[in-house]
Amino acid sequence: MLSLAVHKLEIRYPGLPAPALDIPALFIEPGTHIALTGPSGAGKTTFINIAVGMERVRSGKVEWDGENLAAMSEGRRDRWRARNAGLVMQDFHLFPGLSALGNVLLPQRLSRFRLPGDMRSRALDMLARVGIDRADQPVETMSRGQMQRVAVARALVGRPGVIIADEPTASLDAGSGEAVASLLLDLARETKATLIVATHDARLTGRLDRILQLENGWVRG
Ligand SMILES: Nc1ncnc2c1ncn2[C@@H]1O[C@H](COP(=O)(O)OP(=O)(O)OP(=O)(O)O)[C@@H](O)[C@H]1O
Repeated sequence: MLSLAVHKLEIRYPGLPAPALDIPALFIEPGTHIALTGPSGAGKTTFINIAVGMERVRSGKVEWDGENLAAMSEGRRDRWRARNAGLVMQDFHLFPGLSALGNVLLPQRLSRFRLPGDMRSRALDMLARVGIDRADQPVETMSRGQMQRVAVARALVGRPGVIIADEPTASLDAGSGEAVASLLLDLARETKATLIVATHDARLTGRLDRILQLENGWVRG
């Protein structure tokens, strides 16, 4: 579990008169479960991209347990992300042509010199945990709810210190959404990960510890 400290963060885009993000100070306690909410265009996706080092910060600090992503090169940020962050993105980012198991193992293969001996069995356990019993099924033949669960298994198999999910229940029916939300919360609690979830889903925000409300790049809560 990791803490996040943000100082004097300002993100501007060409053509946008006000900053897309303007956060003087923000601290997230390690192990907290955070909901990131706000209307369309408020800066949620920008915040997520910045928090996991996918976008460069030119002004301010973004420190996870004292490691400042803003001071790192792109390569170091990529390595930091591979070691520390589990991502569940809105459109899953799964690789067609690979099985569920292949998808769960792929980031582990890419980020390590050699796959730990128990990683395959951990991946199979994690897939069983999220309710995927055909680990060899090609992902492109799966339903959206199943794909979402594979994405959750992939994000969590490396036991990351922080889990970040962008609208993880959007595009799922109520039952599948509820199941994915419960899984994320249970697994984050078990692995003691810090969890940040961008969501409009009131059933999900109600189950998290703290709500960060974004409004025109400003954060409240
Ligand atoms: N690469 C970019 N270039 C220019 N403007 C951008 C860029 N990325 C984001 N923006 C702008 O920054 C603002 C914040 O966008 P962001 O995608 O973070 O909002 P959001 O809260 O995630 O919205 P949504 O809920 O609709 O996904 C918007 O006005 C958007 O148009």
